[in-house]
Amino acid sequence: MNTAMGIEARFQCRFEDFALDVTLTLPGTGVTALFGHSGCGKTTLLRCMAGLQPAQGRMVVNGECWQEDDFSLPVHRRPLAYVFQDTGLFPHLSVAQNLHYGYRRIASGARQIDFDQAVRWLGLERLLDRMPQKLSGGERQRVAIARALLTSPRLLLMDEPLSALDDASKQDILPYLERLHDSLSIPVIYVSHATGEVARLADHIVMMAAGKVTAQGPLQETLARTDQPFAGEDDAAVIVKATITGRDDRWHLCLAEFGDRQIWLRDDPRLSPGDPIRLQVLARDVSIALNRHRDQSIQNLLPARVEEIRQGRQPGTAIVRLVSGDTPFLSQLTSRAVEQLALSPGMAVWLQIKSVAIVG
Ligand SMILES: Nc1ncnc2c1ncn2[C@@H]1O[C@H](COP(=O)(O)OP(=O)(O)OP(=O)(O)O)[C@@H](O)[C@H]1O
Repeated sequence: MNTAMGIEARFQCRFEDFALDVTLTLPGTGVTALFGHSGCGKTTLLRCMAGLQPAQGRMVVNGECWQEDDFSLPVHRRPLAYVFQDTGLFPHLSVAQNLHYGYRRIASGARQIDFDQAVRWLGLERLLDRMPQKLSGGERQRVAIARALLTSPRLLLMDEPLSALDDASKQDILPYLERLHDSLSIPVIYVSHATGEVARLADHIVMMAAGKVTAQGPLQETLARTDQPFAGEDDAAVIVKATITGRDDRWHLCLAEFGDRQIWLRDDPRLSPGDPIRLQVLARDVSIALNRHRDQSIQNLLPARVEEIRQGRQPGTAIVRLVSGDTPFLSQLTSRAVEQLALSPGMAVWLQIKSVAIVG
């Protein structure tokens, strides 16, 4: 990757019971999800990037060096914004005043996002005169994100920005984050352990465990790797990028196409033909058949080829990677099923997909 157009981050730091040792090369635009279990070091890594956590290493963002050898830009000189669970707004200032607070400090020639644009992106038009204590949790977080953007950062760090919100508020705010994803030209690093959020927002993913990177790369490809620890977990899933192509009103279903494959989904009135969507297919919802049985209830049967079979994390389990057209899938099976079907790499099979979630 051309470092002028990406992020290079290498950090080492140590606490009493924990050591972080990571090397990352990330794209210079789009959303990178930092994903991993609680305590694996995601926040520590963001703090290193922000210069809040002293660490040995190097940090270069789209050609600008923030840290190298003995040189380290202090926190307040790093042009980044940091949004976390509870990014406190100033309680005595209205929404508009909160937004102006950071905006005013940026010279007008250096502003990359203008006030009205941020207000529009985060849907704050009708909230500008309100005081923070009269906002819902989701609204407060939208204001916090707009305020962060108005400082014209060159990197946006988001540490579980939705984790303090209830499910309904999360669902309300996600479309705004998606819109940001489509409009922002700066890179965003988004920490989450919610697979749905990652599936919906990220282009790129970094998986971490015990202070180390276990896998990194484009989202779709990386999630479908059998050698990353997540593949063996209960919520392991792949992402399929598809387009809505039709609808069956009688059965309340809609049809999505990816490559030359088609898949039926539960109808959603917000979808129209031509809409691009992201589907999340859990590995535990994918089973394998040798023949195309029509006498079973699963609607989605796709021809596929077995690519790889690995032992799962639990004894007696296996993870199978398959490809249908060009799209990879994972299937979690019992080792017994693998043996009974005599599965082996290269074999032509049928994928049975029990359920699919639309995540974006
Ligand atoms: N200042 C500190 N001093 C000592 N140990 C620390 C310090 N900060 C973090 N740790 C430890 O480092 C490890 C990584 O913490 P970190 O907060 O980075 O994890 P995380 O992946 O962000 O977790 P979560 O998802 O729960 O927020 C944890 O074991 C934590 O207890």
